[in-house]
Amino acid sequence: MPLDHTNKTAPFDRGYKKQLKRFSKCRTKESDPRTPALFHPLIVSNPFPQQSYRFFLSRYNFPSAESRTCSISADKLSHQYAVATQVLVLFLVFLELFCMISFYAAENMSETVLELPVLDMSLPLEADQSLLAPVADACRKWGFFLITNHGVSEELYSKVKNLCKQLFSLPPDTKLKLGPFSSVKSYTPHFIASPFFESLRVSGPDFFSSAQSSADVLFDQQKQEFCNVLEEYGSKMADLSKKIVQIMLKILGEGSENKYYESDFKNCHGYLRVNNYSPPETVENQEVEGLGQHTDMSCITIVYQDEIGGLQVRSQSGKWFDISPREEILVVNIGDLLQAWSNDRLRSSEHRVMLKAPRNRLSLAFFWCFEDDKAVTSPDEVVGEGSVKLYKPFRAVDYIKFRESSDPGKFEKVGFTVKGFAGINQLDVTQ
Ligand SMILES: O=C(O)CCC(=O)C(=O)O
Ligand SMILES: [Fe+2]
Repeated sequence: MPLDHTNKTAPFDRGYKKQLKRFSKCRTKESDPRTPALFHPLIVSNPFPQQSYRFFLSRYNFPSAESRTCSISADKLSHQYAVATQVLVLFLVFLELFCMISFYAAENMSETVLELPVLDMSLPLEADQSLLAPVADACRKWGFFLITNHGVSEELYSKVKNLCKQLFSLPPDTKLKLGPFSSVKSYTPHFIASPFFESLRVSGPDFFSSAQSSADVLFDQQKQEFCNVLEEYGSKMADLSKKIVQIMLKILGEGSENKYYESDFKNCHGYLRVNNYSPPETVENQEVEGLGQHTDMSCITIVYQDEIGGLQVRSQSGKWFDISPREEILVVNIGDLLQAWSNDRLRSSEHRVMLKAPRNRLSLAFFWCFEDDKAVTSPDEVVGEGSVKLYKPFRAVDYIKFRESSDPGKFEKVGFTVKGFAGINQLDVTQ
């Protein structure tokens, strides 16, 4: 139906032409208060009814054809605007679709790699607290962050890696002399944690003698070098761990490092696990799990992964993200004991290792733990006013036993977490 207020016989007027020009210029920006007509639900949901043009015209101060005499046909005019609006609406719909598709594609491609903050370990502990803000966020959200300037030289890494390569290339029978049925028990063979995973444990505080008890069984030569190198690496990791724990305490509250380090963390001890992953050839067609989903039982863990990569962390919503290897950078993650001690203010998140290439992968995981007898309980001040304690007090060693009592190596067993062990069921408390 044509607009009902036009005078089709009136002569064309110059002022009117100007108004038209103004009208056509003023429809570009969303911020322009006049523009929303294009986005107006009335037009978008019902784009072409005549009433909309009336609204459209009045909104742009288009003089009413009743009050102006003009020769232009309002019918024609409304038809032109109908077509223009139709084209614009279609264009906007396509633009939106295009944006949605590219956003979705970009999200799915980039979402698998996680960018974590990097903490410079050469900074003094007293450094500005604001420098810790990104690390604090990452500890709450991911339970993972990265460190640089950690004081371990490339030279030491290349020595450790060479010795470990030699160790894992020994015949299975030799390595099994240190296996679960031996007296030393430092070697975990294939098919315990996964068919593609084996590891050797070297425990502190005397890393030299722990390395020696394995080296005596494994090597004829190089015993001394093996013990020296692993002792050096173990002590460097222990020093780093002490500093990282102090930083974690600082994150929980300025001054907490002075308040709680001596009382709760000074007897912590560490052990190193050298992990070797040997993927099957079929890995080229389909990636395989090198180490299943698990949380660490430690307070903190420091991980070196070689250039192959494959370490992944699980988000709170259950999505897996890659933590890519970077030169001279180590990965730090919060373990279950610190999660419980901090009353969940620091997160111990599930992680795993996925093998994607047919190449051996080597990693060094250093676990820093409470002493066995430590009663793990979160101080009131750390829990914070207005929050409730989420864990019953427990002995560190009892949690370790609880985890080890699961089928050997079943890291992924659901429910075998510190929450399952000592978590207070808040429903029970409130009932
Ligand atoms: O191999 C890695 O990168 C991580 C190993 C790990 O998570 C562990 O040993 O607990
Ligand atoms: Fe782990």
